[in-house]
Amino acid sequence: MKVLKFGGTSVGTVDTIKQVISILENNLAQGERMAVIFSAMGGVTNRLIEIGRMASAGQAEYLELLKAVEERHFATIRGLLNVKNQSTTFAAVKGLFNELEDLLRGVSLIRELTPRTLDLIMSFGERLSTTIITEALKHRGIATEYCDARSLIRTNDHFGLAEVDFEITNRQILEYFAKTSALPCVTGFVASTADGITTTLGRGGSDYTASIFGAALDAEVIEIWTDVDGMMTADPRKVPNAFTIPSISYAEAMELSHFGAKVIYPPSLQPAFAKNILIKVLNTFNTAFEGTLVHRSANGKEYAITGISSIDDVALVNIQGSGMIGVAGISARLFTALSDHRISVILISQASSEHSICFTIDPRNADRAREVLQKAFEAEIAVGDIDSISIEKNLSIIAIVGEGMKKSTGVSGKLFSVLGKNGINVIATAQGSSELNISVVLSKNDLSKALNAIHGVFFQSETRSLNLFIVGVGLIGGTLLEQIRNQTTYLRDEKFLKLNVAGLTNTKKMLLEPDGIDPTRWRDELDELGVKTSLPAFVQRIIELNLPNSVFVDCTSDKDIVYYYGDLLDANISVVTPNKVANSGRYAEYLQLQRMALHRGVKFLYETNVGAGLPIINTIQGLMASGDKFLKIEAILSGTLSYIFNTFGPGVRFVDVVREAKAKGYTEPDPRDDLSGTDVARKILILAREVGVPLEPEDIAIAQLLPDNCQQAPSIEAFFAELEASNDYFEKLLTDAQAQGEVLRYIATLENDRATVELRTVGPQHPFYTLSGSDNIVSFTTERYKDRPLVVKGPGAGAEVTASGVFADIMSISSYLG
Ligand SMILES: NC(=O)C1=CN([C@@H]2O[C@H](COP(=O)(O)OP(=O)(O)OC[C@H]3O[C@@H](n4cnc5c(N)ncnc54)[C@H](O)[C@@H]3O)[C@@H](O)[C@H]2O)C=CC1
Ligand SMILES: N[C@@H](CC=O)C(=O)O
Ligand code: NA
Repeated sequence: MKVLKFGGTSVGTVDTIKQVISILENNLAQGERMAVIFSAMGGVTNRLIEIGRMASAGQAEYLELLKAVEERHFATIRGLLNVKNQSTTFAAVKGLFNELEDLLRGVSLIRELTPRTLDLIMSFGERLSTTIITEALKHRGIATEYCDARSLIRTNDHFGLAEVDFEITNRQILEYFAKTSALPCVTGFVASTADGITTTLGRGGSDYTASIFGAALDAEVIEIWTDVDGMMTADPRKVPNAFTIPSISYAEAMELSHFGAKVIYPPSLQPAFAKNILIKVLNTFNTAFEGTLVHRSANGKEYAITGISSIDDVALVNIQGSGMIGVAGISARLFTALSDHRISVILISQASSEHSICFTIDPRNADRAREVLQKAFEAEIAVGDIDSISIEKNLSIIAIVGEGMKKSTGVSGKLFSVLGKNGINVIATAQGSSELNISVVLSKNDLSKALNAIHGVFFQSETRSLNLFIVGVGLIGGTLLEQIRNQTTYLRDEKFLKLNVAGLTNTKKMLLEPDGIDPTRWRDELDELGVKTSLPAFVQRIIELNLPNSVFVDCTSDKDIVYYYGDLLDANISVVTPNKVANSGRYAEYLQLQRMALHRGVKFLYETNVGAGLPIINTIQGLMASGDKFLKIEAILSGTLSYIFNTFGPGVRFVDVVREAKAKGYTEPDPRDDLSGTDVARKILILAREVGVPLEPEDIAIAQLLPDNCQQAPSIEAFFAELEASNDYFEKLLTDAQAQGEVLRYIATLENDRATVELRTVGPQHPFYTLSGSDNIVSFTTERYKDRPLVVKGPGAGAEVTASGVFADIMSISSYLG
């Protein structure tokens, strides 16, 4: 025996009913003995309530609404049955509507809608839908029988939420089934008293009917057919990565539904659970879906938690005072007062200091709760034992639920850590000793971000997203986007990671797209959908969007953009950048950014500030963290100058080599920054700061490399013209060096807290003699690397190596966020 229940959307239209019929036919073909429970057509119950209220208020327009409901049912008959088969069904349905119209006329005359009458009005919804479907099944040759549950389910007269008399009900159901061999089509939701007065079963009504029938008949399974793929790990409208839970325990389903998951209403399934009957939640519109199994107890689980649920809108009441400490009975009085006024409490938390108790309620009850409590504790407030009753609104609750967290460690650690890393403030928290649920209260503004971030860490094998906001899509930014595009599949399949480009801007246009900009079409999308760039607006929007796992990637050389870093870090958004401006300004600013990132628990990463993708900053930070002391740094830190001195030779013009370096993407956007020594000075300044020497920009002694005419060129083109005019100067530098068997090297040194940058010549013995291409080389002499320095060497400029260094920083944030 199997009991099936089809909800309002499943019987909502002609097409969906046809789908229901085909599901039933498949089952019948397998010889299953069944009972089928139907809800009213989707939306009809609410409409009937509205019509009843209008009638009782004397609003004659209720008749028009009633006509529309009637027409919807007539149209359903026309859509389901051949013309020649329609008349009996029309007659039956018309009969029901006549009855309903008489009833409503009575209501409108006496201007009163009692709960008893409302139950009768509502019962028409199920009676109508079930009548039509029964007829449609009959005309398909299926032996079926309309079964009005009012004749089988016996209740008391608590109208609207009647209580079932199981003894009589079970007996009546068994007697009925003993007599019939046809397929019973049962009206959900409705029942009746001993006097035959119609009642309804309250919230989750038709599920309850299915459960009552299933339990009475000892069914092997109860199938709840709905319009979604079973119960999901989170609300898919809020968490796009949510997926179906294959199996859940009854207790877990209870917890999730308490916190808003509305697929089933577990209390209504209690009779079936008491008899250990399996429940399957299935999708009428996706019959291939295998369903969520709801068991009495949890089976082996893949994940530490089963699902995440939330209540969007709650108010937090906090009552505190020194007079509460050690006084018995305060909480009893508190909750009695609330219950006397029918104010339901959702979550309670009290710290062991007993200095305060806080709890959450529906915000619509907030003002009433304050009045009630002020009255209940009038005496304590008057003498100052209770000093305040505060109410905070615009809050939400998130609950993680799962039997898997019982007696297992690390679940709450993971929850609070992901919230912390995303800068989400937890206002209150509660965990029941059943260890089935941990709830946190947080700002409503953080709800979506928190849900997605929590989902990401607990359901690891699903794809997590890192939201990137990229400013500047020139050489490095553009190459980064290309690398992201090329790695999409690898990251998805191997790392379960999506790098979601949620924002992009160049100097002309900006585009914010939380669902992601296609990295294969970003140029077109930015061009077509972008709006005029405004960096303040862009940053402001990023902060407002409040997406989880957000990373701001600055790929410009903009001098002012650094002012936004502070705001971004302060809003818990990590910053990754190859732009050296922030770290090479005033020391106080550098320090402030470092501190801000640390304080906020987010990352500020800039490995590519020095030596592009070469691991230079990370190496220093590792040595510093482990307590090494830096004695000396000697380095070639300019890819451009390295390339120039590795390429410039007899028969080659200096200016052409500089142009080549620019074309190869080694130079700064303004190559004067490279040749003036500024770029190298900024880099050694950054390294000095990283090793704990708090230098300012003016502390770096730069020995000028260029003749004055080049150094002072007012524009990039003028600069190239001056370089061309000064070829003899550069040739002489070269030939002088060669005459001594040496090569030209632009070397930065940090020693005894002093930093210098100068052009030197070095001979074959010097470790910097053999370099090629755009190589950088950094030699660290430390207490641990004293006799032989630690050397990092390799290409230190260029689009690919720089973008991949930025990429690596982004990946390290992804690992940090977990
Ligand atoms: N090229 C290289 O090998 C390396 C470069 N870097 C750094 O990478 C950064 C980018 O360099 P490239 O890509 O080579 O320069 P680029 O000039 O090709 O790209 C920078 C882009 O940023 C845009 N931009 C500037 N200010 C902007 C603003 N306020 N809003 C929006 N867009 C803006 C520019 O229009 C340009 O398209 C620079 O800070 C550079 O120092 C760091 C290491 C190596
Ligand atoms: N222009 C720079 C690029 C890296 O920072 C260089 O030439 O090294
Ligand atoms: Na680097």
